[in-house]
Amino acid sequence: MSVQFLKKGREAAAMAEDELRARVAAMLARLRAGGDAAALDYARALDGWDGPVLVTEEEIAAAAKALPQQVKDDIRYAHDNIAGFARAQRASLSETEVELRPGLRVGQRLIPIAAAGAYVPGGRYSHIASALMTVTTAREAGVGHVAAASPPRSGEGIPAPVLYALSVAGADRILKLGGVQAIAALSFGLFGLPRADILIGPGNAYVAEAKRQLFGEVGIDMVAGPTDSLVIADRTADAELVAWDLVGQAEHGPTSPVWLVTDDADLAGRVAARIPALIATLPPDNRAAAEASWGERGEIILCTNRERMAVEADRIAPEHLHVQAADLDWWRGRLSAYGSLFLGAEATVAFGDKASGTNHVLPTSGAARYTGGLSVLKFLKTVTWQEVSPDALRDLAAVTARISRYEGMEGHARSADIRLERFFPGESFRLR
Ligand SMILES: NC(=O)c1ccc[n+]([C@@H]2O[C@H](COP(=O)([O-])OP(=O)(O)OC[C@H]3O[C@@H](n4cnc5c(N)ncnc54)[C@H](O)[C@@H]3O)[C@@H](O)[C@H]2O)c1
Ligand SMILES: [Zn+2]
Repeated sequence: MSVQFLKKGREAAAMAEDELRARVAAMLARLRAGGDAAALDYARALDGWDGPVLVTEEEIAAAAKALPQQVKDDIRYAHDNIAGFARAQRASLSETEVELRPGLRVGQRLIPIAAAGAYVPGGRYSHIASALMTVTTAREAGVGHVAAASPPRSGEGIPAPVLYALSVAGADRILKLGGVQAIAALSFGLFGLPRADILIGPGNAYVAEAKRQLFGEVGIDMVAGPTDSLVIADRTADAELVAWDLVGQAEHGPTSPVWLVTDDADLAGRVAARIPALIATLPPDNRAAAEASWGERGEIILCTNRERMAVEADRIAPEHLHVQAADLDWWRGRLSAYGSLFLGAEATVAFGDKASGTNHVLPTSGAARYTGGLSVLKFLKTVTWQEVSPDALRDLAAVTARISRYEGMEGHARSADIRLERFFPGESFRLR
């Protein structure tokens, strides 16, 4: 019976996936053909938004005026940390050049992408942090034009804290648009925007699918799945802190896994016993999300020693990894698959989510096996160049001509031959 049920569940999921793909493809086609007018139609139909789409200077000023000073100071604090870290990352990267052989110089340049489009999700929460993480990082990388889009709330527009965060981060243009129409506006260059060369930022299934379908035509940061978190704790850990850290990240919802990896059965028992009581103290919606996450995706993994714990963590490759154990230096050196690492009982994943400066756009669903998260690197093209002086030409052209002929590529060989004729007239070379 359970197998039957599972199979039905999978079929339903596959059907929903097909429907989502088809719906987003149809919307993108209509938006590509219909431009601004089609985007306005979708804004009206899906978000009940009938007003202008481009945010004005006056609206930004009004948002700043309406917000309490504490809110603005807090947004500044988070922004300055994110900008400070991104700037240090940028400074750690350098261009390079090397003379591989006399007269053969090759190099690498770091060129910022010309235009980026950041999506800031709407919905139940006001995603201040997402606004900062995407736009600030693009700015610090040196991206020429940074546009942002976020869904308008009916009758209100973009929430004031999000608007303020986008302006502090330095967005050049802000669109009151959500979902597929926002992604289309950014990548097709609707409403007078330059076409984005890269799309960044989280969003719901429609947003993620639109980015996925446009990938190739435009760059994207990543295909993000539900957020996930893993806590490593040994007998030195504080069960109450560990329990809150698991509950806090379970709040993301029923599809978000949380794991506790420990070598202390007693600690595992105390954490497991404490979690339901903590969840019960949350507001109703958050409680429902955390209950579903912990109930369906919560896992405690008991290991025999710290090396086994590290192996488990590397196997899972979580988005967020928090170590509450002795000898933090050992852990930092040993762990190798995670999006962002939080070391010690004083740290917590929420710090990185909101304000400590590292990026919160991170690899999910095990993608930390092969990539890190959003950083200035995503906005920098590592491009190469070369210059060849006559000293290098004799060997380089002859080798190139011969390799081209081994491969059967006569045209390539001739473009090398002609250089030897031009720059060394009258000399003979072995070219095949
Ligand atoms: N991973 C992260 O870092 C992170 C951070 C914050 C938020 N998120 C994600 O952002 C998402 C927020 O979701 P949301 O939906 O509240 O906001 P959203 O901004 O992602 O999507 C809202 C838009 O969806 C579109 N939409 C809604 N129903 C539609 C339909 N039937 N057909 C076509 N388009 C439709 C509308 O245009 C609307 O503007 C969540 O999935 C959350 O997990 C992720
Ligand atoms: Zn979180």
